[in-house]
Amino acid sequence: MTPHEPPESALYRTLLESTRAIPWKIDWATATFAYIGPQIEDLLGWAPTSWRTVQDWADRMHPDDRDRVVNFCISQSQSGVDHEADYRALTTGGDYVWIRDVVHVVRDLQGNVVSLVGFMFDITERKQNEHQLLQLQQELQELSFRDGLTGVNNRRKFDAVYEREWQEAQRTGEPLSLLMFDVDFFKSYNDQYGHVEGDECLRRVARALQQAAHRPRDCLARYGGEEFVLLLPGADASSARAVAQRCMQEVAHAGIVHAASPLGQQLTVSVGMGTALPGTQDDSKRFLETVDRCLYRAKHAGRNRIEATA
Ligand SMILES: Nc1nc2c(ncn2[C@@H]2O[C@H](COP(=O)(O)OP(=O)(O)OP(=O)(O)O)[C@@H](O)[C@H]2O)c(=O)[nH]1
Repeated sequence: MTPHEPPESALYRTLLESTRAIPWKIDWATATFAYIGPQIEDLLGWAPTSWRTVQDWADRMHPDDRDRVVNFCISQSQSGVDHEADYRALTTGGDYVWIRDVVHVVRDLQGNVVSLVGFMFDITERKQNEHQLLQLQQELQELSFRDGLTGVNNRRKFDAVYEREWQEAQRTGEPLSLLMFDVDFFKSYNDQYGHVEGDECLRRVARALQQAAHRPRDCLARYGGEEFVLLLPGADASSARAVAQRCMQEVAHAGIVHAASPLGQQLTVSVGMGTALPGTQDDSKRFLETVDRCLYRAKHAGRNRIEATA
């Protein structure tokens, strides 16, 4: 108790200064701190006496938060509206602590703002949890678009990217090429080496195809069991053919032995290929079917080859 402090005032002070929330008061006319709880020193390291003006408060805020928070708090206070703001406050050690400031605007009988009183809460832990949750959500979303076996995009992701790129090609008038791959004689590969080796084989094929796709917008996906697709936005027929040839070379370089293949000792793939210049009336599904028919032709013409749309 300070010398002339009445007992209940001392009680309030004890209550205020023993909470984890940090109380403060700002005199509106002078924009100076009339009071800040001593707990602030434990949290941020700055002594209560060093909190003199509103500028001290703003200066000890993360630069990325400062304008947003200061402008918001000033405009809310001017309008006499109670408010809350989250921001990172600087510690004397140079770190930042997430604070939630809960502000009550005190007005006189005429409605003029007299002072601001509030509490600062340390919400660092909550923010860290939020951040972790957000990261987890992103990882989950990322996983939901990946094929579990090979790690490349899955069919769901491909469908979404394909529709988006189709519309983009319609808008820009750029070509859109599509390659479809099917592993040759894969059933006999499984029969010969077993499903575990078969799975490993699909992973190696996926890696090989991925190596042949160089541009950032190229999208490789596992389309079905032993089928892959590679979408090549912006690629015309001749660049698509070059990529298709590179894919076959990469698969050959992977050197996957397939002793039972009637085509030799190595695993091969068949490729269907198409290039579209999608007009507004054109149908994306029809183009997929056309390329799928090319793949079918490649299979029936003997496999280990590329067949393209006319
Ligand atoms: N190991 C493994 N095998 C798979 C997977 N998905 C599909 N398959 C197998 O892939 C084989 C595909 O066989 P088919 O469609 O008859 O074709 P193929 O033997 O490759 O013959 P062609 O395509 O005509 O050259 C089937 O035996 C499927 O069981 C998978 O995830 N792992």
